[in-house]
Amino acid sequence: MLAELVAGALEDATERRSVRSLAAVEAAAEAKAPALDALALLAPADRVKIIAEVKRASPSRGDLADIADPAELAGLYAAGGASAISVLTEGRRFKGSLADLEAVRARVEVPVLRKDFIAEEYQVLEARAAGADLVLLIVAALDQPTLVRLHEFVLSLGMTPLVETHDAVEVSRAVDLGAGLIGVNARDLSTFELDSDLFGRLAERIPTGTVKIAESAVLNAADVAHYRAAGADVVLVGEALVTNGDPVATLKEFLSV
Ligand SMILES: O=C(O)c1ccccc1NCC(=O)[C@H](O)[C@H](O)COP(=O)(O)O
Repeated sequence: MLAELVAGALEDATERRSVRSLAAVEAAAEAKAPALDALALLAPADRVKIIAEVKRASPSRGDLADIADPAELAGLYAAGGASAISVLTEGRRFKGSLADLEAVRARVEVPVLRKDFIAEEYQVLEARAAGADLVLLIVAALDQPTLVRLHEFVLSLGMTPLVETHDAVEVSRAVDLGAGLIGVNARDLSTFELDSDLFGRLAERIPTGTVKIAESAVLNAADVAHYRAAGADVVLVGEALVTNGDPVATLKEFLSV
């Protein structure tokens, strides 16, 4: 499944590149206001922080929410206290787009993450041109030389890479990069199985000073508390926020743990 998602994302990027050249997207990225310092804004604090995700659908859950106005939803997330907004821009299975990200960027003042299956520089440039401050790099989707190259490239554009892992070997690959933000996704991206204890088992392998992010499998405040007790600085939440009906109240509850 992960290989299929990456291949699809690359095919779609190639299609977009035939309309908007690498040079054009480079120029658009250069013309953007500098990226926000997401590393500083997500730094460990005496309370948990939340990255709130704009998520219409997913391979594991199908359609989740009919989000007609992603910017409005992101505005509610920011009002509810989210420290950053994640926008799923993959179109085939998540029903997202770069236009969603651009709309969100125009509405909120907190950092915005491009959450997609990034495997080449063009996609990183697109993220910056759309106003993203953070870009997701999934360790399982990239060999180490490509991961190192893309990590450097994201940094060279002034953005922050969020390096996502799912096992001990991937965490050590992320640590070798010197990643400032390391995520542990409870969801196996190939089987969709969820393991909310995985973060706790891997957190001690992430060096002190690195921002530790627990991703997926948060349905209620107890799940946030579980991740916080296991050492999460930040929790990334999608489904619960788009299905609970009142994202502001849900975020306030999640942030009160
Ligand atoms: O969500 C999926 O089904 C999925 C499947 C394959 C690759 C990625 C997938 N999701 C991306 C994410 O990592 C989540 O959207 C994110 O961590 C939020 O998860 P949740 O709070 O469980 O919706």
